[in-house]
Amino acid sequence: MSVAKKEYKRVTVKSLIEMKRNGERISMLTSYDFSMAKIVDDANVDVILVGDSASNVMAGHETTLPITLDQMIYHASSVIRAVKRALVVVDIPFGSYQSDPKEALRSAIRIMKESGAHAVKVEGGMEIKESVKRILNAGIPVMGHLGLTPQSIYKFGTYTVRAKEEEEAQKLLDDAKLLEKLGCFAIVLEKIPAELAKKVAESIHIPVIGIGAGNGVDGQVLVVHDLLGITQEFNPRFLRRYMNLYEEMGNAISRYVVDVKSRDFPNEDEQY
Ligand SMILES: Nc1nc(=O)c2c([nH]1)NC[C@@H]1CN(c3ccc(C(=O)N[C@@H](CCC(=O)O)C(=O)O)cc3)CN21
Ligand SMILES: CC(C)C(=O)C(=O)O
Ligand SMILES: [Mg+2]
Repeated sequence: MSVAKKEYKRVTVKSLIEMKRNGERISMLTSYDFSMAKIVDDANVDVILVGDSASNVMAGHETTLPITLDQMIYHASSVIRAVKRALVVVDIPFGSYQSDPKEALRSAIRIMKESGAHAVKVEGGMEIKESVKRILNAGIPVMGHLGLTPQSIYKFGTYTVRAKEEEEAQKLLDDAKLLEKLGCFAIVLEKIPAELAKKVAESIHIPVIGIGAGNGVDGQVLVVHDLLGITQEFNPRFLRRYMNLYEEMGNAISRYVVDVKSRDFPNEDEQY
């Protein structure tokens, strides 16, 4: 008996640029492990980000700064084993690319070689120009990330909206154009005014993926645990919650506890 096999056409950096040209919006979500990545990929999400937000969501740290390159590679290789269709992008963690371009390239190569990921993401513009160049020269696709860049949280002290002033807005636009010129295949814009994000998206030919950047960009990204309502304390205005999984999972687990205590579980069919 033959089982109908689902046909997958893999998402590539080229197909994302084509999607922008055709006006088709790009969907992107995070994943940090095999089981979640399988669900996300099977639901036809175009891009899966192995975000350094794993530092918060998986490890319980307050910021993204503590997560290590080895830990990112562990998450990324778990995700890669589940994915058949999506493009998998991995955040290079804090401290693994800022020192110098050679360190940046070494880190990017380790991610590609040891996890099997398809691309890397780095935070910043002008400041990391030489590192981005190096990584691109090795044939590794790079996604940029501007606006609210969580790896530099201590420079700002808060997670407030970025680039509200004209000077900052101009620098962000210049950085976006620079990243495009260097050869990045896409850029994430985080928590900036919608009007500015739209202007950036219209000024460059590579896709702009927003998080808290309004509806005038080429795609959207969220942390999957936020949209499923697994995280509870994270409540920025840009988040749309589709479920309250924290509550639903809690209810299921409570029922299990009750069944064990009452000796209802396991029953005669659930034993050997
Ligand atoms: N669960 C989770 N989701 C994320 O989107 C995420 C992480 N973790 N960790 C890494 C970064 C940090 N990001 C953040 C963090 C805070 C806000 C934010 O808007 N925080 C406050 C407002 C703070 C302020 O205005 O001073 C909020 O409204 O919740 C946005 C993005 C996005 N990333
Ligand atoms: C929020 C997205 C863009 C990110 O960088 C992450 O999840 O680490
Ligand atoms: Mg990140």
